[in-house]
Amino acid sequence: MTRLRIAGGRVLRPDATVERADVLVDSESGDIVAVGDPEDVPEGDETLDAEDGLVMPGLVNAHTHVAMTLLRGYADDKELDAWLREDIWPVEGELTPEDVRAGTELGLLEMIRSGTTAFADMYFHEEEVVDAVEDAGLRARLGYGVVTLGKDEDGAREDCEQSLATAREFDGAADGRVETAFMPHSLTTVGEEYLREYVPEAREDDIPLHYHANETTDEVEPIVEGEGQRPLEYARDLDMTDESDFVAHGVHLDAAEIDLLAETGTSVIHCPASNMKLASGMAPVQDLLDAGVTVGLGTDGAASNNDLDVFDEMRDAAMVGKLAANDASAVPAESVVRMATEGSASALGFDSGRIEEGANADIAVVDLDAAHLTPHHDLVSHLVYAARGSDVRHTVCDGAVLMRDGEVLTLDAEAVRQRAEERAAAAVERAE
Ligand SMILES: N[C@@H](CCSC[C@H]1O[C@@H](n2cnc3c(=O)[nH]cnc32)[C@H](O)[C@@H]1O)C(=O)O
Ligand SMILES: [Zn+2]
Repeated sequence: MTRLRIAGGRVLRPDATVERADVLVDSESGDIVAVGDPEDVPEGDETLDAEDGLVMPGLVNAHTHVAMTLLRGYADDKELDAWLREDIWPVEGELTPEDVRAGTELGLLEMIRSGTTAFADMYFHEEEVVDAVEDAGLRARLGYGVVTLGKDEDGAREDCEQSLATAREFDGAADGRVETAFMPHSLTTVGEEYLREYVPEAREDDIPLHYHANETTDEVEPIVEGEGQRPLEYARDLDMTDESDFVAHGVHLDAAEIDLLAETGTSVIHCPASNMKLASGMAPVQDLLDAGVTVGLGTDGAASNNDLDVFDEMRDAAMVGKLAANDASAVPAESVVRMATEGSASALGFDSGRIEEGANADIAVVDLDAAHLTPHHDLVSHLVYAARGSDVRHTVCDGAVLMRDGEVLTLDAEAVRQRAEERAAAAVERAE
């Protein structure tokens, strides 16, 4: 058994307290086996230096489209519908499997560098994402995004079948680090007849669902008018609000929908930067938390953010949460850290997001030895309001070191960046 000892640091515990402790990780099982006073923690075969650092759960980016890193900065300053139709979808139509691989690797590099150890991805050519995740060492829940809008019946069915096939084929890949979901893009871009037909198939195989919901008013209105129901009531009637399901955004929700989410155990992934950038609106995050809804945090794709840094996302969540509630005490730092760790992990069904014996050894060590993190009154406050992804010193996932002292070990950073640059330019040229 190979044991990794994360030594000399302060540790963020599940109750949001910080204590001086060492952490022992079993690199084979991928679990945390001990957390405690350095004298009580057994020796490791290998040591990771956490002195002047905060050992925290790896961040979990619970909603993204990883390969959209290729479209970072390609089209900005537009609202969702026009942005997707006029700019994003035409280029995405040109993306080859090799492009998706290159964009995914760029995204994984960025995630590892900024202390993210797990994520959920909705995209296409998902087999490339599976391979990239396997090699880079992260944990992920992956799925093929279905859009039936604008397709004929054969095309629409093919898309649904593809999503189910992807979910079935790759569940448990990468030594169990990859799990999957059936991913209809949204309640307006996938036709009701297809949801009625294919959701039961996913249920039969215990495949969870992930989709965009209640993101913009433009998306809510047609459902209210067409169905005479709020979008999540419509989703519930379609059996799309199971405890294992998680929806992205949840910006425009009424009180009954918030109750419905709490009662069914459906999780919401809050994406504050994307919601602000696309002017989608302000999600009622404090209301969701008060109702007992599981809330996770996501960056959404890099083209609407424009990075995959979950530290940025935490700050945005706290800021916009207060604005939305018109209350400076709403969405406090501790709630935000929980959202980005345990909340996201539990939405994705991973036993991660806690530095605790028995949990997955998915860990980030943040360097506290920095001007912008001085003094150390409250380290939970620092994680949300002052720290950045570039402060991360080490990243560990499933007991394996993915980044040591700022050097990513599982990807060739230079080659990844160069490939992404070339492939992004060529894809845009083809589309134009
Ligand atoms: N199979 C589909 C692809 C769906 S993947 C998921 C899609 O979500 C899109 N997307 C990215 N961000 C958002 C968002 O904020 N709301 C809705 N869709 C988004 C993204 O561009 C991607 O096309 C097809 O062939 O068109
Ligand atoms: Zn999205």
